[in-house]
Amino acid sequence: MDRSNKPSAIGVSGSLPQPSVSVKDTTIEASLPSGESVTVYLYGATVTSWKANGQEQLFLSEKAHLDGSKPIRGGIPLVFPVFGPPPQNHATSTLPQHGFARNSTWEFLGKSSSDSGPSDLAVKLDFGLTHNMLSEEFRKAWPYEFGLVYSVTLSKDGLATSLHVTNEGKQNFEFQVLMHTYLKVADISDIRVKNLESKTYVDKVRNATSHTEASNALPITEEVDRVYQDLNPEKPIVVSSASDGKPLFSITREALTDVVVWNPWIEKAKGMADFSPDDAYKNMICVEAGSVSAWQTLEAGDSWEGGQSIKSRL
Ligand SMILES: O=P(O)(O)OC[C@H]1O[C@@H](O)[C@H](O)[C@@H](O)[C@@H]1O
Repeated sequence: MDRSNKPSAIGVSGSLPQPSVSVKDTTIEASLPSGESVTVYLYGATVTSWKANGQEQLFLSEKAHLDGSKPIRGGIPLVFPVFGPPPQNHATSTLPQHGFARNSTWEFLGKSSSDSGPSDLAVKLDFGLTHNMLSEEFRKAWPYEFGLVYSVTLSKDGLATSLHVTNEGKQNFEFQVLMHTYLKVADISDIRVKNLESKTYVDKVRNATSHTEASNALPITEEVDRVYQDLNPEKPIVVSSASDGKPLFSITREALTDVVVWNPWIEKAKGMADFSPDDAYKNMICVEAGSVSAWQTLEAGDSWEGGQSIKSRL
């Protein structure tokens, strides 16, 4: 029977263009119809490229190892369950620097997209890592039953990364976490890092001594390796241009109250075999959102979630 008020079929031309996701052997790439894109290696679930406003936003060393033989130098390596060299007499003591997440192969769990309108079209890629996916060496070094789900969300607005940690075992465990983001900049001498003023930081270049940040617009003029603590995650860390005062990046966080600011400068850059070219320290600044100045304790069955959201060239 014909309905007099039958709705007309929605033509193909009326549907919104959708994000595209391509799953390859070692990488997942996603892009939005508006041109933004992201590439994630299964090795480390490392984001190696984020393009927005027609430009690459992340620094990736020309000599970064992309074959799973070494953590990737650039992009966003994920640090878990320990930041830096592990302390002695701790459950993480025999793990490598920055833990095992960045040097383990993750599983792609799938994509989801929200399409409530062309302006807030977003695509989310989920990656998983569990105890039984680790190498034997890492399983022995950190014998806890855990589940990690790392989500990378690309929108027109920016890039968000978040980590969900679950304790699937019977024992409590402690962890630290950090999103080691290498931001690409045209000229480090033009960069200022804002919203760190009056915050306490541990200066790893000065024997891990504690200081209070005096600058409201921190220039980078030498090796910098600082752990800023107790920040309000909602207050963005802004990387701006000194010449015109314009913000280049703005980073807000959830449940991540520490921020590491790192630039290896001349000698350290030369000393890293996978850092290239030697003077590329001029084209990067790491602003790393994390929870690293203390340990998060996760009781059996519990879970924790934290993340960052980066906007570029606001
Ligand atoms: O060379 P890696 O292990 O990738 O670490 C790079 C840097 O990572 C930073 O997060 C640390 O604060 C630095 O001390 C460290 O040098």
